[in-house]
Amino acid sequence: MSINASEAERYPTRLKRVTPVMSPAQLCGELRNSVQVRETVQSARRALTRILHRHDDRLAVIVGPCSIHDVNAARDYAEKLAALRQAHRGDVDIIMRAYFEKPRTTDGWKGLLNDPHLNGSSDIELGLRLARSLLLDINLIGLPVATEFLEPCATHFISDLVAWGAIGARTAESQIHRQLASGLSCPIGFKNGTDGNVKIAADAVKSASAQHQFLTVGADGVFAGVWTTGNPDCHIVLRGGVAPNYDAASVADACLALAQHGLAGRVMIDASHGNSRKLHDNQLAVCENIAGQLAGGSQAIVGVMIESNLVCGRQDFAAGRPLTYGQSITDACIAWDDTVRIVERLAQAVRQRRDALSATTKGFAPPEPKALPALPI
Ligand SMILES: O=C[C@H](O)[C@H](O)COP(=O)(O)O
Ligand SMILES: C=C(OP(=O)(O)O)C(=O)O
Repeated sequence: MSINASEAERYPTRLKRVTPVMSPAQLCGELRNSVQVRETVQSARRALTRILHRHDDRLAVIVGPCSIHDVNAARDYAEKLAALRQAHRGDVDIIMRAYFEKPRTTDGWKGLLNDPHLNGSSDIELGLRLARSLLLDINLIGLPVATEFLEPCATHFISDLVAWGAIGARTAESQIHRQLASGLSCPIGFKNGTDGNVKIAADAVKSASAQHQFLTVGADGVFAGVWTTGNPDCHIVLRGGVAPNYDAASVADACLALAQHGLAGRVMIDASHGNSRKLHDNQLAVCENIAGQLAGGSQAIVGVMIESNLVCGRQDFAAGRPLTYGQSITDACIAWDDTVRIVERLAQAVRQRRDALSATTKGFAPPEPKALPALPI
């Protein structure tokens, strides 16, 4: 829909085009959640909550493509990952990264949700439909899903299908995203800033744990004032910055930043981004270091994030140029075989941590002995 002359007077800005989009309620009515899907999402949220509060000594592993641009390749990846999840479920809790929105440093492709044709045509309705149906399919095979919540308006279209959410390095300091996290039903990881500032993430965890009232758009597409309960299941994700921050000293610093807010020391470590210096193979060395910390008894590390795809590396895309199936078009990822090796190593490290801690008098211990709060449905 183009803006006509009289509308242009009402839009005294630089808008070029406005396209209506269905409401979240319409899309969720069209692509319905099912009993099996709800069970996958809710049991995964419960398990992650238990891991975060150390009532479960496993490690959360958020693994998958940097971004999804081809839903068929994502389904193939999910089939493999679902089997890996089953194989290691005693030691690690695997959740698939399914990222549909990409925050950019300056500009670039903003993800399947915003531009599913990869050509700037920005068919957002199609993007939302593809994202929601892929999430339904992945959950249906019993594999829970993680995503980044970037555009708050997009949240209602998919959040019922998400077991774990990220607020990225570029938005962790935003009040809007902290408010959003305070009302979401899944655990949320806040990344440290792109420069490595961890206080931003600790402040975000504190802020999102509190109740908020704010103006937003509801699931019916109508503006609303909402009151949230606060989210007790938020944590820091260490993703590196100008320097990596996956080592034991950085984990201790992050726990200190949390303690200054009276929050329990728990972190997830992102092996990619600033921690890999965007060189995908470096994720293996980062994970080896994390495995060493776990085997040594670190209880502060509750999760690991890995960027992985069917094919290693990344590719540029351009009109008319065929794409390699299963390879990232955003950040470089490790290949499937290396993914299997890393997961096996992390699972072994969790067993080593279990053995190391059971040999001590205290063992694996929740930092907060209080009962877990009931999860909202
Ligand atoms: O995870 C992906 C990227 O690191 C993120 O979207 C930023 O990418 P850019 O710096 O290439 O814009
Ligand atoms: C964009 C991402 O990470 P960060 O916010 O840490 O850059 C990501 O995980 O896809």
